[in-house]
Amino acid sequence: MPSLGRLHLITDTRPGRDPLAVLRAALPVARAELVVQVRVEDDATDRQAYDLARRVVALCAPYGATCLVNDRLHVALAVGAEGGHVGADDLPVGAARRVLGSTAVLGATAREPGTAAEAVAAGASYLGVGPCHATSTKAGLPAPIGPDGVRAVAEAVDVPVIAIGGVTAAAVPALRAAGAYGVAVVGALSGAADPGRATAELLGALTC
Ligand SMILES: Cc1ncc(COP(=O)(O)OP(=O)(O)O)c(N)n1
Ligand SMILES: Cc1ncsc1CCOP(=O)(O)O
Ligand SMILES: [Mg+2]
Repeated sequence: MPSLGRLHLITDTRPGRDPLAVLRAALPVARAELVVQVRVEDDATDRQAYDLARRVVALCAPYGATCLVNDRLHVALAVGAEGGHVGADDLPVGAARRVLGSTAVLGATAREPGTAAEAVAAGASYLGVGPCHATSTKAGLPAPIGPDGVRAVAEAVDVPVIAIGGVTAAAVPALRAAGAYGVAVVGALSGAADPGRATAELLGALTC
């Protein structure tokens, strides 16, 4: 399995956002360090998810970037994505692994060491850990765990930890020092005036 990219761009499909424009700006900067997670709103149809994921796979390929699909693993399989990401409301990790197969990239959400270790034992190849900081992108989340919460999980597992939730370039050094391998962002790229430049800033913080 190729090594996982450190910068995870999660598509922002809220009204008024243009996830493919953000992706086109990020790809030439981050290239194979970019993992694009296709995440659509809960009320989006499978067809909408499929159409977006198909386009993301095609855009990623020339750059060696990785495409994952959030929640909807049948869409991941249908478009030939490298894998998917599941959380507490999705298929259990073991079931997701059976759906995707042994070589796929499979991310699982975890907030604390016990569930993190269980997810890895069940077949997760990386963990999305957070929310690290306050975010306005997703409602109903528990309190942020901060770098200390990331550290607790990172010390308990031997797979890459991807910190998520309110992540900015300025937040990256503390998350890396806590053991995060990479970060996943929505707003830091989708809301940036210059997403290419914001990608370079995030990447610089991740790889220095
Ligand atoms: C990298 C990463 N980490 C965590 C999540 C959250 O997944 P989940 O808890 O299933 O919530 P939804 O994103 O499905 O609303 C993620 N998507 N990516
Ligand atoms: C999907 C998800 N899960 C935990 S935080 C989050 C959203 C992260 O978005 P942002 O990078 O804008 O805080
Ligand atoms: Mg989910």
